[in-house]
Amino acid sequence: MFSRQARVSGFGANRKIATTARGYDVLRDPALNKGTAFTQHERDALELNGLLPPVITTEIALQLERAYAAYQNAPDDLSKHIYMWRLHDNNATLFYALLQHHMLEMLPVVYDPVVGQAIKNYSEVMTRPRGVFLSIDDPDSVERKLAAFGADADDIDLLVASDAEEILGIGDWGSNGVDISIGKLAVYTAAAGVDPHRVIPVILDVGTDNEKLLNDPLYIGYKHSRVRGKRYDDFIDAYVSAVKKLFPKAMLHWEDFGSTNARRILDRYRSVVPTFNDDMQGTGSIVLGALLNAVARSKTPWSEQRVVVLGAGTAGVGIADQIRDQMVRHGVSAEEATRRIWLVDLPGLLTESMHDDLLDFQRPYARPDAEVAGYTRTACETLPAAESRWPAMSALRDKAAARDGIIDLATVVRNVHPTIMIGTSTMPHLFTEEIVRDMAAHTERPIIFPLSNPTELHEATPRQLIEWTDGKVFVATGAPFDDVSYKNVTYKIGQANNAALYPGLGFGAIVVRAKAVSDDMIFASAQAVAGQATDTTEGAPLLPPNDKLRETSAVVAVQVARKAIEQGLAQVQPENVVEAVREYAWWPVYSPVEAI
Ligand SMILES: NC(=O)C1=CN([C@@H]2O[C@H](COP(=O)(O)OP(=O)(O)OC[C@H]3O[C@@H](n4cnc5c(N)ncnc54)[C@H](O)[C@@H]3O)[C@@H](O)[C@H]2O)C=CC1
Ligand SMILES: CC(=O)C(=O)O
Ligand SMILES: [Mg+2]
Repeated sequence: MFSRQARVSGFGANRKIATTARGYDVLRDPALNKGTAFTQHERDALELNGLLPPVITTEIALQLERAYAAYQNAPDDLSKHIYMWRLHDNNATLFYALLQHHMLEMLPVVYDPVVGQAIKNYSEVMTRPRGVFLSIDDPDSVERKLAAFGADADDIDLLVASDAEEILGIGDWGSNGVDISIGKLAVYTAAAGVDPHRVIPVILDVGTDNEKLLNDPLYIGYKHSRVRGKRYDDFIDAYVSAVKKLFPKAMLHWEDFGSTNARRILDRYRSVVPTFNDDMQGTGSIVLGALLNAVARSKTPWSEQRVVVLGAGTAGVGIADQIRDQMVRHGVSAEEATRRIWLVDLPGLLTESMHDDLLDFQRPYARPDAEVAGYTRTACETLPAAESRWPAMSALRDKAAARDGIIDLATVVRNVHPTIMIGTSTMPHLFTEEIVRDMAAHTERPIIFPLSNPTELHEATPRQLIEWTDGKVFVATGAPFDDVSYKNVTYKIGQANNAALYPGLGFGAIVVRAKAVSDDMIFASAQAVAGQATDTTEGAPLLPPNDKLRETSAVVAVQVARKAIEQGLAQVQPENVVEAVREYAWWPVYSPVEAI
């Protein structure tokens, strides 16, 4: 976002900035600053002579070299993350140019998994506030605070908001979670070309149940437990209403909400504003994209797939829903498709006897009790109530523990013989050697996706899965992993992280000003991403590599925009969609700055 002293006109090569700022006010605005790249004409007009070294570096390549050397000097990943955001606060164009030049290396540092470390340490690493902090303690101020961002109605394309109840798989991080909104937006720009000056990161501070933060004098958020119920709903309503009023063209992206709120919020607003939930729909779609390729290569048709999902929260059930819909597209009835999916959570396999205590979106998948009557039950410990992040699932587990135990993952795999196994449990190592070998014994090409972020929470590593299945597995992961060499084959690991999909999905919707983000637009995004990983040789990845994110996202955006037009959801209908996507995309190149 530019300071109020600047105005931008035109797009792409025709983009120009006019500003009333002079001297240090220009250099201190990261959206205006070009450092040594200001031309002599600009230096004269903007009164910069003497404030910059005399050498003029019109080639950004030299600045990139300097910045990359400094990046490499940072001693560890968190320091590199901090370096990058300091660079951003100094010169946003250079930040994005550097990120784009070193996408494979830097994406994990700016975003997942290192953003998780930054969030845990936010109170110490915070440098300069970026984004809007809204508080449930002051709901009447929501509109005023969003307006303080200083943007006009037409200036904003996109807002990413989080209440930070379930950041990645690391739980409740209160207002520290602002960094996930910021990180997700950086990926929108680097991966798809969303203009970084037309977006707002938002943290919705509704309190935190994280004891560490509540007892930390340096914590930057409100120190009370999470507010729930009507006050929470009214606060979300105030946020959506204020955005609709202030930025009527903007799309709303929801990130890392707890499972009890994520789907409710989406259901409530998806017909009211253009919006989507990334953890549910973005994840469901990137996983479906990887599955489209894995299932085709496995030669087992969709109608015969049996799917076990471990971790039946926002992401897990979002994925299950996409798989169910895909089976329906292949001629399976909705009822039968649902029966081909088994959800396993803290209380073990979810069954109908748990019905009243399940979350409403889990219920359709609960197994009939008669079907599992003969399954072995495993004794389990009750969970310490105060520590639980998942009260409904913990209560069910405690009930089972007090009775005859749970039907655990190993038992489900032994009885069901799944062909696909997905991990969204936030708990590492749960795909054990025994479970994976058992699965591989009953299916020719097992498909196993451990997806829990950050890296250390993955249910298994790709190397383990490849070794335990003797190279038969099709694997995709949530975080980036190195290639695995096994028996003369190099396995490249596709990253099924929603970052490979949501930027294109969102950008496509923005370009045509879609009134809504429909299920068909989301399916179009899955197909578009899958269509870009066509290599079927052994070891080839199921998804396109992240160093091609910009190209991948452009294709996704085009397909999404076309689907929106076809469905009558587009408020702007360009004749040439490819051209429209290309023209609206922002690139990290310096625009001329005029003094006014
Ligand atoms: N690869 C990707 O693009 C994405 C990955 N994820 C990852 O998936 C994980 C889950 O995220 P959300 O669904 O948003 O969280 P969530 O809190 O909605 O769901 C987590 C679920 O796992 C269950 N669970 C916890 N411990 C378990 C255990 N020992 N066994 C079985 N189930 C257990 C919880 O009860 C809960 O239902 C996180 O690690 C997150 O980083 C989430 C979104 C996108
Ligand atoms: C990638 C992502 O959105 C998550 O792990 O929550
Ligand atoms: Mg997320």
